[in-house]
Amino acid sequence: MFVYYLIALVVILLDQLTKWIVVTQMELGQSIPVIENFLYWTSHRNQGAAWGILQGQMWFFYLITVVVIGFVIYYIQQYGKESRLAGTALALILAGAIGNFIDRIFRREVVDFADTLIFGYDFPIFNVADSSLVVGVILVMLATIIDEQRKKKGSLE
Ligand SMILES: CCC[C@@H]1OC(=O)[C@@H](C)C[C@H](C)CCCCC(=O)CCC[C@@H](CC)/C=C/C=C(\COC)CC[C@@H](O)[C@@H](O)C[C@H](O)CNC1=O
Repeated sequence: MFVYYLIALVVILLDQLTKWIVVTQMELGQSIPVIENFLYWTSHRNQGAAWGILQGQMWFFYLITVVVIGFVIYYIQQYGKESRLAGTALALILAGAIGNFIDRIFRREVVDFADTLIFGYDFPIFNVADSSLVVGVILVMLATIIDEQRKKKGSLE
């Protein structure tokens, strides 16, 4: 069980380290090509959620984030033992939520830097915490599907 909180801690440290580098080593708006026409490291800030929705609604974000963290910890305790995939997925969501929560509390905005052109030209700039959230959500869906299949197979046997 403890291993999931360790995973979350490592992702949070990576998230905060990358954000610290962006804040201390780059000017706002500065963009460094990592892979030309594909991936740029751009210093960006967002006072909202994905796609900049709900700009400045910090109390709403605090509320949602605390609820997300509460649910995730509850489900890690519930399913962490029986499913490593579910536990890891939940740990990634926990890390992402906490990573952006730290920014929202101390900076009152979220630091973003991952600027890609693969998803079409207007894909918003994101950060390690967002990626961890998105991967975690996808893995939770995967773990649920696998669990359903296992239950179905079990009931047929
Ligand atoms: C990823 C959730 C966003 C993250 O939610 C959080 O913090 C959680 C813990 C708290 C939110 C207040 C609640 C979730 C709102 C739901 C939401 O937003 C719909 C998400 C759809 C998702 C499909 C799964 C798309 C993905 C998009 C992006 C991520 O691409 C990898 C672009 C990220 C850029 O707009 C970047 O500027 C965002 C900035 O970093 C602040 N980040 C947040 O608000």
